[in-house]
Parts: sequence; structure tokens; C-alpha cells
Amino acid sequence: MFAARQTFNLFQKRAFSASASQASKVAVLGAGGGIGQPLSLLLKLNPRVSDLALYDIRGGPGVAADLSHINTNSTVTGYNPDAAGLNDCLKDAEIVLIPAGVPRKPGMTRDDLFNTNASIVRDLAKAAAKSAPNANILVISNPVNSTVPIVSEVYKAAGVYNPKRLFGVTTLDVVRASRFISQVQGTNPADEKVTVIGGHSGVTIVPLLSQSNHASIAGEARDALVNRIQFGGDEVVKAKDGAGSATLSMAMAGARFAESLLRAAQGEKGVVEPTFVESPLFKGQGIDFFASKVELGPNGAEKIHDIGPVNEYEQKLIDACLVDLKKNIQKGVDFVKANPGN
Ligand SMILES: NC(=O)C1=CN([C@@H]2O[C@H](COP(=O)(O)OP(=O)(O)OC[C@H]3O[C@@H](n4cnc5c(N)ncnc54)[C@H](O)[C@@H]3O)[C@@H](O)[C@H]2O)C=CC1
Ligand SMILES: O=C([O-])CC(=O)C(=O)O
Repeated sequence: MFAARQTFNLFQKRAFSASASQASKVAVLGAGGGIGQPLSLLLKLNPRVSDLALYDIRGGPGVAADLSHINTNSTVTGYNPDAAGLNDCLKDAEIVLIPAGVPRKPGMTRDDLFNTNASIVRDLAKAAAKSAPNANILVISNPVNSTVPIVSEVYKAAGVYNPKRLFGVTTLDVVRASRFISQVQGTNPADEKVTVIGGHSGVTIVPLLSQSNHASIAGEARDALVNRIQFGGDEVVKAKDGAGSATLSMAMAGARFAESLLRAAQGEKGVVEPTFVESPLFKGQGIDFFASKVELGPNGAEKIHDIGPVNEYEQKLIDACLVDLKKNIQKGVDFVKANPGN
């Protein structure tokens, strides 16, 4: 409890010392769900957020009423699908987080969610393209490797696509990597920075341990660690036994990414997060989106970092990643072309 309060106080102090006066509206689409609720809670605790707008097909106003009693300064408003609910929720948002959609059950891959979540994300992206065309869009809904290209196609069709403002949230992979490596090495996870590149599913998740504090980790220990990072999501799906996938750790990861964007937007330099963006790194191989370290700034993604040096083992992981990633991206692009929606 004491540690939690200390962390919150630190969070508050950092934000106030930077710029508490700047107004930043943040919208959450899917705010009533397993991720949406704790994510909205963390955003309500963030002093950089001045207006929190919560939309869901059910339950948005209820979550908003509950959070609005928390004694931080931000306003919280809930929206239903009726009337102009979604568009009002989005209007003037600086950041739009999208955790709307169904989660996995045991035995499913993230790609198995495509049939349901593709149209949900497409339709929310259409509304965002209309009502918040300049906002940063943070896509959480799976399969991220396909839902991010879906948003880009929708924005292109609407004539408002800005690749610097579109992010697939892969922060949970980075959070897991630092936690899992610290458990193996007996270190403090706060000191463990592991770059995770590629995409957000199975073998498309590529941790670069050779660039971490533990480059010498090898053999079975390395294989087990890499496998746990790649399939960490499955661990939670199995443990929840039909009741969904990671929600609380994802809420923390989503709130961290939003906070990084707000810090960068409010003038802090050197804010770098790995994230899935339109990227030049593998365009030559026909892969338009890729997660790598990205420096954030007032305009969104300011600088996409190179992958940096990798060893032979990691090169093989990247090769395997690219095969799946290419198909996942194409599936998202093809979906919007074949199903442009209303
Ligand atoms: N990027 C990542 O690292 C992670 C992504 N996820 C993904 O996040 C998504 C959400 O997961 P949970 O919150 O656990 O699911 P959930 O089922 O608990 O919540 C989803 C929410 O979305 C709402 N929703 C459905 N259609 C909607 C629409 N058209 N507009 C607005 N809201 C809508 C539902 O009413 C529900 O409240 C899943 O696709 C899951 O796979 C989950 C964990 C990590
Ligand atoms: O595993 C899932 O389906 C949810 C997810 O993306 C994760 O926990 O990384």
C-alpha cells in the first residue's frame, strides 16, 4: 500500500513539475471492459489528463460516474452509442485509446479475434477520422498486427492519415520482458530495459536480449525466456480459464504509453517507447508496419530508431517474425478494401 502510494505520488509530482496547466483530453473507446475500466482509472489519476471521455456500447456513463468521484481535477464524461455519443466523446481529443473488442479464450490465437474485432476497430476508426482527425490513435484491440493497418486504411480513405499519429500498443511486451528477465536474474525490473521489436503476437514478438543488461544469457535459459516473452499473453489467457486475457497489466501498459505521449507533447525530450508504427525499417520487404523504439514528440512519432546490432539467434527470430507479420498486415489492409463499411 505504502509502495503504491509512493508510486502515485511520484507520478503526480513528475506531472505537476512538467506542465499541469496544459489541457489534454483523452478518450477511451471500450471503456466499460476489462482493460477499459482500470485503464480509465489510471488516466483519472494522471494529472496531465484534464478531460477523460469514456465510450462503450454499454456502461460508459456508469464507469464515468464512478471515476468522477475520485478527487483529482480532471472531468470525466461517459458516452453511449445513442445520438452523437461517439462523436462527442472524440471531439477535441488529443489521445484516443481503443481497447474495444473481444478478448481471447484458451485455445485461440489473436488472429482468431480478427472476424469480430476488425469491423469494431474499422467503425471506431471511421468515427475518429471524422471527429478527431488530428488525435494520436493508440490501438490496443487485437490482433494489433492487423487492426493498426485497418485504422491506417480507414484514415487514408477519409483523407486524414498521418502515420506519425497511429500507434499499436506493444508496451505490454516490454513490461513483461523487463519483469520476466528480472525474475530469472534476481534483479529490480525497474532497472531492466529490454527492447522488443516486430509485432504483437507469438513469434512476431522479438525481444532483443543481446541489447539488454544480460547479453550473456544463452542456451536453454535464453530460449525459455524468449518463449515466455513471446507467449506471455497465453499464460494469462490460460490462468483466466475462459474469462478473458490480460486486463490489469494491459491497463498499466496502456496508461504508461499514454503518459509517455503526453510528456513528449508537453515538451519533454528523449521520450522513447517501443511501439508498432508505419515504419521504413522493412518496407523494402513489403512490410509497412513494425514495432521498434520510437522517439515521441509533440507531433507524435518523431523518430523511428534502427533495430541496432542483433546476434545470429535474434536474426532468425526476426526472419520468422517477418513472415507472419507480412500476412497479418495484408489481412488488415485487404479487409478494409473488401469491407469499407458504411
Ligand atoms: N495490445 C495488447 O497488448 C493487448 C490487447 N488486448 C486486447 O484488447 C481487447 C479488449 O480486451 P478486454 O478489455 O479484456 O475485453 P472486454 O470484453 O472485457 O472489453 C471489451 C469492451 O469493448 C466494448 N465494445 C465492444 N464493441 C464495441 C464498440 N463497437 N464500441 C465500443 N466499445 C465496444 C465491450 O462492450 C467491452 O466493454 C481485446 O481485443 C484483447 O485481445 C488485451 C490485452 C493486451
Ligand atoms: O494474449 C492476449 O490475447 C492479450 C494480449 O494481447 C496480451 O496479453 O499480450
